Amino acid sequence: STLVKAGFQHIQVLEAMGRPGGRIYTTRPFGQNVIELGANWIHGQEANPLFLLAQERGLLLEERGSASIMCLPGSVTPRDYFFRESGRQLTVDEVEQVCSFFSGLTSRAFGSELEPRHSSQSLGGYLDEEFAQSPLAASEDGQRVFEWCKRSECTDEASSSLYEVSASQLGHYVALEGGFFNSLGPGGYQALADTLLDNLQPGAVLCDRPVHSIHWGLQEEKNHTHPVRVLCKGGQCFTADHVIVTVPLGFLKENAAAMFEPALPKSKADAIERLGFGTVDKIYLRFEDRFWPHDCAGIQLVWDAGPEDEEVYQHSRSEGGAWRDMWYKKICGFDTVARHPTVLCGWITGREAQHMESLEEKMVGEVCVRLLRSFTGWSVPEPAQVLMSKWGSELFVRGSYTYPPPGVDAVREHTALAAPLPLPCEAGHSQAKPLQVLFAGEATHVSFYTTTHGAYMTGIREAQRLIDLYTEKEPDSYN
Ligand SMILES: Cc1cc2nc3c(=O)[nH]c(=O)nc-3n(C[C@H](O)[C@H](O)[C@H](O)COP(=O)(O)OP(=O)(O)OC[C@H]3O[C@@H](n4cnc5c(N)ncnc54)[C@H](O)[C@@H]3O)c2cc1C
Repeated sequence: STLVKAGFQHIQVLEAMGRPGGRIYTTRPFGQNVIELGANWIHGQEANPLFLLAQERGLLLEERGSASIMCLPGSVTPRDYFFRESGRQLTVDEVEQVCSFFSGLTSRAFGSELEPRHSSQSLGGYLDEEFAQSPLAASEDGQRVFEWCKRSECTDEASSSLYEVSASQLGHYVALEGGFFNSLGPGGYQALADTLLDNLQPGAVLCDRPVHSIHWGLQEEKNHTHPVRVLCKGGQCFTADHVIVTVPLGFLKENAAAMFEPALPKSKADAIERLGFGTVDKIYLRFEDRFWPHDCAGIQLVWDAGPEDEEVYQHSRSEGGAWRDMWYKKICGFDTVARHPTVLCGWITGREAQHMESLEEKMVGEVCVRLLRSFTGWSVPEPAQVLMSKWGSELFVRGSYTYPPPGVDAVREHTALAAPLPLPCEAGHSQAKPLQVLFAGEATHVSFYTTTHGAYMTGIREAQRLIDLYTEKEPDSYN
């Protein structure tokens, strides 16, 4: 859209799936109201271009300020029901104290306020160390709720465990101010994605066109009029002056080595390997009738020994595949869903989520009902419908979003991933045409990775690089 507005012509979008949107995936399996299998909220309002776009196009829910459309950082509300494995419900006070303590600790990590001794620690390690010094750690309930908080935080980090996320590198992520999670109206997230296609020529987006390989650095003297050739799986071939690659980091991890000819430079291949890309899945359960109390916003599962207890986590790493039998322990809980009064949404992350994807939906539904019954003691009926996302097995994504593992210099790696080809040092040696292959997508943003607005801004960043090239404008920094 930015390129079209700047007068660029002959733009072709090649999308592997049968629909445009990628990790924005709005569906209507339970009637006319939308269910989001991918992105759900716009994170923050201040200086968030997607929030502004949604506002401009009238796509936000109208009841601004309503709790159903917006939630605040670290918000576990008094309307969340927390149950221990024994079936005992925890008091709001008990849960609140631990959750706000936890939220204070993560805020210090995200605010780059950690002490130097935490710099090489995992987020899990840092949190454990700090929590051990708190009086809240003296109570069994406190410890168990703290484990739940870590498990829940894995959904923000898309990681198998917080022991696999760097504590200090989170400080490079920037959370935008304003309503934290803003919801979209009846068209869901897809309506917002569609506005981005508005300016394109009919036929500019070709779906079901998986790109097989990208050949760059083609030389003019060998009769190549364009420096890049893109081959699709079906055999279709496109030549181009410039290609912007926006495939997810998960796809690159699996395919980059065979996808580029010549191969990607080492700095980029290293970035693909070093940055983390984990899975977050949702499990939607639709019931004929609501069985939970009217004021209940979510049913949270507090295990006696959950997968984010350090001992359980360390043991699961050494015991081989036994964690698979306990995959359901990674489900944080089941939240109620806006505009669906009889639907619950469960959240699960990491390798356990990937394992769940291999199971039948019916079986996953049965396990969820068993959990709900045993934790709450309520009479829980069988669900009428079960629907789960499968981001880990989705061939063209292979996960949900990016995170920084311990020991990784996240800024360096995001920057290396974003660098266009040929790299300046290579371009200097040969007479290669500049900006042949450019890279966008959430994983290429230094401070807004994981988000839709991050992905959007990287698209504009790369379009601007091309615009600057043809207007011979001195490039700004492209962050
Ligand atoms: C469960 C879940 C919940 C989320 N919740 C939120 C949220 O609430 N708020 C938020 O801001 N973000 C959220 N996100 C993250 C957000 O969805 C992503 O960061 C963002 O959509 C990524 O956009 P992208 O353009 O980088 O990648 P994608 O949207 O993944 O687009 C990449 C595209 O490349 C295509 N592709 C891959 N390989 C090929 C190939 N070989 N040839 C052609 N095309 C190919 C893919 O099919 C895909 O359409 C969530 C993500 C998930 C999975």
